[in-house]
Amino acid sequence: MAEECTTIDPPPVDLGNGHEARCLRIAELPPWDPDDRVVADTAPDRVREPLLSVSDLEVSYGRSTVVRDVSLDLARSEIVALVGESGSGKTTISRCVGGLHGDWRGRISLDGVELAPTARARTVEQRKRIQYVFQNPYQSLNPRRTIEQILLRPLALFGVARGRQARDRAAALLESVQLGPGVLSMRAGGLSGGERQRVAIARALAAEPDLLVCDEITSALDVSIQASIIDLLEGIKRERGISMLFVTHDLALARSVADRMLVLQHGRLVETGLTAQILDHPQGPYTQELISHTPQLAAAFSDGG
Ligand SMILES: Nc1ncnc2c1ncn2[C@@H]1O[C@H](COP(=O)(O)OP(=O)(O)OP(=O)(O)O)[C@@H](O)[C@H]1O
Repeated sequence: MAEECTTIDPPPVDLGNGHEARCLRIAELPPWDPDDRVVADTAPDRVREPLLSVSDLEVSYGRSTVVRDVSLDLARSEIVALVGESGSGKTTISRCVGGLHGDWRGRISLDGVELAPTARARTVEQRKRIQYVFQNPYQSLNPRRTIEQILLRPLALFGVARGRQARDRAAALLESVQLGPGVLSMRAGGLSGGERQRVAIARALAAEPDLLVCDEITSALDVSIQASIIDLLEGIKRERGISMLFVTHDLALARSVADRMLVLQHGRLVETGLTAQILDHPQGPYTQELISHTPQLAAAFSDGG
């Protein structure tokens, strides 16, 4: 579960690694009404022959239902941002797609083939095709393992390469995330946050996936590092044609990476469409409220943008 915020404009959360995460929780809005849902006609919700298709997803923790009625498609080579305030259900949806949370109802399919709820119950090929990059690289990488060990594991597990070939492949993966071969022998614990997140991305790419699920992958990093990670993702999409489900509460970030955007409020999709269309012409009050909390976007919007 991501850091929880319970107040309006909450203080930053200490991630315990010298960095802080900021969450956004906006003021109370009226209850969701299905008629309020806005689908921009510039981009249909459902695409023909989607890579990933989620239908009628519903997730509860105990008696509390936190995701309802969520349906979405993701095309090949498409980056779709899932945005919404803290607690709106972004991480929960992404964990269901990644098979990290198995207690859900609905249907998730990859290339039309229905997936089992948990990664463990999915085939190796299905696991290989969906890779997850976590928010906090200080937690997602074992600090005692060398980077070579970290990268060789998925290469072997998913049958991508072995032996000498695998070591060459590990060096090439590091190069693709702009880290030199000298990093291979270092332990994850000796790397900076930005370097660790590059290694985490390289580990995900080692599986040669079709879909990367990126859960707030820059929010534990310094602002100066965030831009370089985003450049990296754009390069990956361009060169490898990998699709991404990009979870973020940062609309400015969504604008710079995503083709399409899905806006989540209290576990329901309330506005969907092309990113630029939504950010320049938000229709729903919730999206307008979210934008007004993003200074880089709010100025353009209030100017009539
Ligand atoms: N393991 C859990 N047990 C109980 N409740 C949970 C659990 N994980 C998430 N929740 C609750 O589900 C709701 C959605 O949480 P989720 O982390 O998916 O939201 P989010 O939009 O990703 O938030 P954030 O931006 O803070 O990461 C929240 O109310 C959260 O408190």
